Amino acid sequence: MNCREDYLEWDEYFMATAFLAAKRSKDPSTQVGACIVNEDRVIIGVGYNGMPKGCEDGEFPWGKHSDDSLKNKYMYVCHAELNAVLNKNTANIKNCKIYVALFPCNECAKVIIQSGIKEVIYLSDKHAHKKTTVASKKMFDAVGVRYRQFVPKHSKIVIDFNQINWDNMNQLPDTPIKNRKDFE
Ligand SMILES: Nc1ccn([C@H]2C[C@H](O)[C@@H](COP(=O)(O)O)O2)c(=O)n1
Ligand SMILES: [Zn+2]
Repeated sequence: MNCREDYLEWDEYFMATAFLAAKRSKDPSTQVGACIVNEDRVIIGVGYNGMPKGCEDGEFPWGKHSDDSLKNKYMYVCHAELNAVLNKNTANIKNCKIYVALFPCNECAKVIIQSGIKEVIYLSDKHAHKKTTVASKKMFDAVGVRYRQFVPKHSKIVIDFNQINWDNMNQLPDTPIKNRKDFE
C-alpha cells in the first residue's frame, strides 16, 4: 500500500492551526489566529485575539463604533500574534516563523521583531492600505524580517470527528452496514 498523497503540506498545516485557534476567539466581527513554529517545524506557540486574562467578557466591550474609544474593543483586546508569543512554551523563539490570518499590525510587528521571529506568513493583507500595516512593513524591511503571503491550495479544510470511526469501520470488511449508520 502506498502512502497517502492528500496529506497537508507544512504551510497548510500551520496556517490551518492558526485558523483553528481563531475559532476560540469571542470577537464577533473578526477572529484571528496565529501559530509560531521553530526551525524544526515544531509548533511552540498558538494564540487568538481576545480580552486580557481576567478582563471579563461581560465587562469589556466587543463593539467598535462608539464615539467613546473606551467603549470600543480596540482599547483592550490582545491580538493573536501577541498571545501566540506570550503563550510560547520555550524561552528562545529566535529564527521562528509565525503563521497568521491577517498581516500583523504595527504593535504586533514590534513584538514579533523583539521576540526574534524571522518570518511572517500571512493569509490576508486586506488592511494593506492602513498606516498600521505600512509601519509594520517598514519595520520588517528595516530589520530583515521576511514576509510572504500564503496562497492555499484548498479553500477549505474540513475536520470531521466521525471520520476516525469511518476509517476503522472500512478496515473491517465484515462490519454490517447498519452499524455504520451510528457514525453518520
Ligand atoms: N493581525 C491582526 C489583526 C487584527 N487582530 C484582531 C484585533 C481585533 O480583535 C480584530 C479586528 O477587528 P475588526 O476591526 O476587524 O472588527 O482582529 C489580530 O488579532 N491580529
Ligand atoms: Zn496586532
